[in-house]
Amino acid sequence: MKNNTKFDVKDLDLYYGDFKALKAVNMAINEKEITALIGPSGCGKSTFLRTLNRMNDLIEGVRVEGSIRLDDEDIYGDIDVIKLRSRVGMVFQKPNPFPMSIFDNIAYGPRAHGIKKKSQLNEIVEKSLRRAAIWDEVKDRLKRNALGLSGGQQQRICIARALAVEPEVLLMDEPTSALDPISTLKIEDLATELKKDYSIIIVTHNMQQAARISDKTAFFLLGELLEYGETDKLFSNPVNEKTEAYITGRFG
Ligand SMILES: Nc1ncnc2c1ncn2[C@@H]1O[C@H](COP(=O)(O)OP(=O)(O)OP(=O)(O)O)[C@@H](O)[C@H]1O
Repeated sequence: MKNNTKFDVKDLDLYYGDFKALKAVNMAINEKEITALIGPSGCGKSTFLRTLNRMNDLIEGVRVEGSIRLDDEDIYGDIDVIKLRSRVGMVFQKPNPFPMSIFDNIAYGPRAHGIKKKSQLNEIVEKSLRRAAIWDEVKDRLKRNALGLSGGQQQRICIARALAVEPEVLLMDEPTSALDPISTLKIEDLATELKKDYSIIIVTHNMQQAARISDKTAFFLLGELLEYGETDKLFSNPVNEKTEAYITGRFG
């Protein structure tokens, strides 16, 4: 394993009952980079993303074969899944703040991990909101319900909530598909800023977005990883003709 590899995925198969949704995926994902997962609807992008923090465990009938190492640990071995999910945070397509105050949203994870001291929580909340580039917009209304914010603000609250437990990786499943263009750019700028400290893996249907922000791109088709490499190269000079057809909008 190269020393900047965050995830090392080997011969990964995933079944939903009898249906094989991921087929022999091999992929080394670098730390402190943005890796984009692209491909037509139903090709397995979200399924793959969820294997990285074992969110698929929550779905009945799922079976995983092969291995995924996070740093040097097999995450399908005998590990603490709760700890894994605090190391590997997740942000979803639809902003999903909890129906509680902005402060309580961000303090939720740290409190669940046993942090009770008000001064410490204050510090974590401020730091997380600053990192998610939303502190200035909400610092005067931390006690208000997070559901009163705009969609773009709610998504940054969700990113702050994920950051509050000090993860190493952020998984983002189409984080901007429900947002307007300006909010989308804010999240893209934020992701670019965050990659200095975190490894980011993002599912996107937006090819321009993948080209704009990612270092590496993975093209999935029918459960297979068809092509994976430097984003600039994959978009300018793809090896596989199906990749080319997809990125030039000829299918999907
Ligand atoms: N919970 C589930 N049970 C059974 N099959 C599932 C389940 N979730 C996904 N699948 C199937 O697995 C395949 C991959 O789905 P997945 O959602 O990972 O694709 P995707 O590339 O993320 O699609 P989209 O871009 O539409 O979100 C699809 O054929 C889908 O129908």
